Amino acid sequence: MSLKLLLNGSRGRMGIAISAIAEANNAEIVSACDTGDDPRSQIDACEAIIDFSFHEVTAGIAELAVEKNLPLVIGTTGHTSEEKAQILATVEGKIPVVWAGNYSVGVNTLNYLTRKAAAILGEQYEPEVLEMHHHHKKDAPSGTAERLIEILKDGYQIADEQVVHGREGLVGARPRKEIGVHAIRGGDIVGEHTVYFCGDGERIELTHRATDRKIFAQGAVRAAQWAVGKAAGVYNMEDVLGLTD
Ligand SMILES: NC(=O)C1=CN([C@@H]2O[C@H](COP(=O)(O)OP(=O)(O)OC[C@H]3O[C@@H](n4cnc5c(N)ncnc54)[C@H](OP(=O)(O)O)[C@@H]3O)[C@@H](O)[C@H]2O)C=CC1
Ligand SMILES: O=C(O)C1=N[C@H](C(=O)O)C[C@H](O)C1
Repeated sequence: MSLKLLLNGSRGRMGIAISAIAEANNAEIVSACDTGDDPRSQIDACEAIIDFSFHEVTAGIAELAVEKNLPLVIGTTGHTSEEKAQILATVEGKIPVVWAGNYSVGVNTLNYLTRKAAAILGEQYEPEVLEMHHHHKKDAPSGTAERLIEILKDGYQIADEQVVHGREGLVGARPRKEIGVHAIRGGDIVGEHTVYFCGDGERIELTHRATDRKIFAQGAVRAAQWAVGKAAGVYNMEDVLGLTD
């Protein structure tokens, strides 16, 4: 049976990618919404909501999902901490939500490998994160990089103020407890992420390169199908893929 979806952000790069793969992935876009559209107009015919739009928009979509008791997949990135808190307060304990900065199987495997590598390598190997995206991208660091930073902070017991975004000027020697984060923007790069573990005499680099947005689209539809019938809660794509150990 095909899953009936409300797709918010349907004319954007991700919306178009989701529409292209929907039918082959047992999903149907019943309601396609963009700026100015009323997401309520066909909501009663939908079984789940997928949001790939803009950070300011997600909180309202989350309210609608709760009101209609529908599972929600959040793909949008770039939320402020206030927006994140507002979305969480709206959905927690009410509906199943999958919320991930990256829905590809590859990046979620990178997340898993990063957690394992940090545990094996320990503090002798200094972590840095590099992300590269197309020139249209509005937020930095990427949602994917934010998740990688979370995993590294957890693994290395690093605090928020020890995460350094870019370096410039006389910054001094690198403290052992630090995560450097770097964002490149240009051209049509779909999305690339590298986690570096820099040691003394060797360096490990874990890289994911996206070459087609269908990987995010397929993952988001898979997440929506997974969320149907799940208990209320906020899940990520690692939960969907069973990569949580
Ligand atoms: N989690 C993941 O795996 C991935 C996440 N992303 C994230 O998804 C988001 C969208 O990316 P992308 O498709 O490239 O961006 P685009 O700019 O191409 O598309 C954004 C879409 O959102 C719509 N939109 C903007 N404001 C509203 C609004 N108020 N109500 C309804 N729709 C609105 C736009 O409509 P209009 O043009 O009419 O304004 C447009 O269709 C970004 O945050 C990006 O970082 C991207 C790829 C993968
Ligand atoms: O905006 C994009 O394009 C992408 N955004 C996501 C992110 O912020 O990590 C995922 C992917 O890298 C593409």
